[in-house]
Amino acid sequence: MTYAVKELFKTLQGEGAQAGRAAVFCRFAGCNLWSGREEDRERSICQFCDTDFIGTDGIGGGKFAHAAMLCAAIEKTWGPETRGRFVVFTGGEPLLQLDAALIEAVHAAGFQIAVETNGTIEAPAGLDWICVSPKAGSELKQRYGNELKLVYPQVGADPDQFTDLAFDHHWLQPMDGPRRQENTALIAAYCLDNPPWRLSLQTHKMIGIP
Ligand SMILES: C[S@@+](CC[C@H](N)C(=O)[O-])C[C@H]1O[C@@H](n2cnc3c(N)ncnc32)[C@H](O)[C@@H]1O
Ligand SMILES: Nc1nc2[nH]cc(C(=O)O)c2c(=O)[nH]1
Ligand code: SF4
Ligand SMILES: [Mg+2]
Repeated sequence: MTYAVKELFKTLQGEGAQAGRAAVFCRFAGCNLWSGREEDRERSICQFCDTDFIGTDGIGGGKFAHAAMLCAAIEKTWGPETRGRFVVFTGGEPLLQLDAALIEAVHAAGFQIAVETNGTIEAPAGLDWICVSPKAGSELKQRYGNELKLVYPQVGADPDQFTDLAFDHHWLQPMDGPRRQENTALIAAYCLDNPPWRLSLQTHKMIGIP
């Protein structure tokens, strides 16, 4: 299996319950809910994406012909430190590419494995942390995990629809864009009245790291 990776970099996880933790981010190219092209955004299922996931031309990106090769690049990006090894597979949609061979290889290298997924594809076995971020207009197939992180507001994806799903954490994350500040205030009000839900801020954007 050849993996197409947009970018590979080390930073702090900015969002959700693992926020503040050092991680290698492996951003796979491609998504099933948007082509990634601006001219397609308005007619795509997911219209608010904040990420460039087209191609393999980002920092540390490329095509990796085997799991062992991508794993070696992840290890190199992390560095020699053996404590707290953590890799976040994201994208684009990581579950289009993440497979058992890659999971086995990075586990053998001592990493805990997290995914950031839109939930339209069932997660493979063996992941250590599953973050699902449902998108209005798509079918949610991955209905359990460690955290559910709903970008808010979305017409057609009310928090109510997800409150009872089997996740340890339920987050509302302000939709970034021209209305980010209003969206944040809406979430603050919502969480005050709906205690299962908590506010997730994109802290990496606040401090200017990737
Ligand atoms: C770029 S996505 C990639 C992973 C996967 N495709 C997904 O949607 O979960 C990573 C995270 O960023 C969130 N996100 C994307 N665009 C956003 C925006 N404009 N504002 C806030 N969060 C956003 C997604 O919901 C997801 O939780
Ligand atoms: N620092 C940082 N944290 C993140 N958490 C989820 C991200 C993503 O794009 O999947 C992300 C990201 O792009 N950067
Ligand atoms: S599903 Fe995720 S990667 Fe795909 S367009 Fe939406 S936010 Fe971006
Ligand atoms: Mg991001």
